[in-house]
Amino acid sequence: MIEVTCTAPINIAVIKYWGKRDEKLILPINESTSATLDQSQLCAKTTVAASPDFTSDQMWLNGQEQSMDSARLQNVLKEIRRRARKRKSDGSGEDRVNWHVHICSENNFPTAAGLASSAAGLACLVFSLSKLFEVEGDISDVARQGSGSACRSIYGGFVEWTMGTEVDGSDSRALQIASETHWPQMRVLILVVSAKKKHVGSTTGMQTSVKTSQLLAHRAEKIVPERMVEMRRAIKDKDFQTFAEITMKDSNQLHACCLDTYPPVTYMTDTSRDIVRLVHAVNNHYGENKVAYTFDAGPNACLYLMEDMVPTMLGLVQNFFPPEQDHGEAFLTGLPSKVSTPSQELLNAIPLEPSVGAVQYIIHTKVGPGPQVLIDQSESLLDSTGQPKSSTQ
Ligand SMILES: Nc1ncnc2c1ncn2[C@@H]1O[C@H](COP(=O)(O)OP(=O)(O)OP(=O)(O)O)[C@@H](O)[C@H]1O
Ligand SMILES: C[C@@](O)(CCOP(=O)(O)OP(=O)(O)O)CC(=O)O
Repeated sequence: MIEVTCTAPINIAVIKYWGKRDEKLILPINESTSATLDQSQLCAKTTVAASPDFTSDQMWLNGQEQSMDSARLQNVLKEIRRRARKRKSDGSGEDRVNWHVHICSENNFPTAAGLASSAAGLACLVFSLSKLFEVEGDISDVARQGSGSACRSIYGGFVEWTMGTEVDGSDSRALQIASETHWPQMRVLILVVSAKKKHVGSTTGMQTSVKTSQLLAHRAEKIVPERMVEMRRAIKDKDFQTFAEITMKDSNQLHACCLDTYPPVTYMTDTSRDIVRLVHAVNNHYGENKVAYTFDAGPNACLYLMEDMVPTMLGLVQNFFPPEQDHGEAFLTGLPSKVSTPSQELLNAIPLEPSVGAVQYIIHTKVGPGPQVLIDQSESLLDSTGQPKSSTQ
């Protein structure tokens, strides 16, 4: 049996991907930009093994066996095996490529809750398979075929997903525009409003949007191309004013397109909208952008801000969205930070009433590197026979 264990990060887009021009190859209607987040707080971990003794391909996610029937999974496996065979055209180790695989994965955060688990999960799977079968070169186009946003999780730091023009999708890839060390003051607060599975998944939501929203067509054609250029410059120059403005406007536009979808798709809740008001009131109070919000296909807020603003924002979140009295788990997780008590002047500037329990918990994290191989054999999720070490089935 050969095996490898890897971890991969989530990424949160600041210019959003919403809509495909090719459903099978997962080719987007517009380019997008994201930051990859540190794996100490949020990551997928996957062990892949291959053996001549395995009788079928099998997969376990968070301890439960999953069907391997998904077309996306099959496409990813097929493409990695094709590349491995091509590389081993001298015949060395070619038989291994034909062995069945066992895949075991777990996320250290809620799956399918709008926290980009599919991005981390599929990036981790493709990265692990590429290591197992010694596939070299860029694999972001393979990850893209697992889940669009997964292609951006193949790289650390700030990443763009290029649309490409080829019909086979070969030039629709992710590309790092700045490494994780480029903007060291950048911090991220994820305000978990709900960790429940969402009603309409991204895949279905964006399909309906492409079919029905004229606003989305206009966004893809006219607005995103300009924003991509501006955003690239803002990141390179560490210009937080522009970075924050584009991030917030782009999130708002994604959700406007969702509302323009027929029938409409809504992901943001009253709490999400209260967070938007809080952020604008803070920025207004300081007379400049101190913090930026962005929302994916769910109610959870992701806030980008500089390190020196973290204690203030944590204090404000605790003030306006305090945890329930009997809140068992830690309200603040991830990187440690001071929490400042907001001044009365700042509190007076915010037009909100406290809403107990509206935010379940906060994850404090930062921009981080791409997928990693774990050398320590004890990290493996599979036992020596290729079965999950812990499983509920
Ligand atoms: N570690 C993993 N390994 C393999 N597949 C995974 C993993 N984690 C999640 N997935 C796949 O992704 C699916 C969840 O994707 P979904 O898009 O519904 O949620 P999400 O990624 O949390 O949200 P969003 O993409 O909108 O931010 C799971 O049902 C599973 O198929
Ligand atoms: C709102 C988003 O998070 C949408 C993510 O969509 P997915 O990558 O989950 O969709 P599929 O390609 O169908 O798997 C925006 C983004 O991450 O850019």
